[in-house]
Amino acid sequence: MYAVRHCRYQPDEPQWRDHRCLTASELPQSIRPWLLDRGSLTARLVRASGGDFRVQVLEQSWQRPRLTERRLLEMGDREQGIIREVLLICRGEPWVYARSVLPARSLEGRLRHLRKLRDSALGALLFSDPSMRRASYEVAAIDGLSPLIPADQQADATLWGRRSCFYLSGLPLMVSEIFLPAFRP
Ligand SMILES: C=C(O[C@@H]1C=C(C(=O)O)C=C[C@H]1O)C(=O)O
Repeated sequence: MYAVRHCRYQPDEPQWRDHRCLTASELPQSIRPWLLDRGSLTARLVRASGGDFRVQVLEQSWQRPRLTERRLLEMGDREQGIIREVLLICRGEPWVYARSVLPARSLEGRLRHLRKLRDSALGALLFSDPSMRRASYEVAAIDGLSPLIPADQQADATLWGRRSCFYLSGLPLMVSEIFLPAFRP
């Protein structure tokens, strides 16, 4: 892992950079308001799609998160968590691919119910929790043909993504979101 201009990245991952490290010209104006919005993306997509919104769960299973995810969540190299991958479908089109990492140690006590989350939106639970705190965003320009993106969503284009950690009663989890080619707010 390298420290570059106080931002961290790894060769085998997108170059996630703290958004404060990017100049205004580096972040397209069209996507900037969406990438840096501190509110619930779910709620904003519901509004933008006139309520024609649903969560399509692609995968939800216990796995060892990627190295940069473990580092961001301060997880040990052998620690596991629930990896949840979904498509956020608006007006019948996949606008966002989201990957969330819920460390095992965060899924105890009152957050235990997150283990059973199915096609209800994670955001609704996060933003309804009065203890919720959100760290700053890292953003990345991602190759649309990257294997990080589900095969049927890949495209020969540069896609913008963001990720951030949430803390509920101090317990961490992280959410990363990539805006797909069909994204047309
Ligand atoms: C964090 C949020 O939750 C959204 C819903 C997700 C899910 O249901 O898995 C994942 C990422 C988010 O886009 C949000 O609404 O901002």
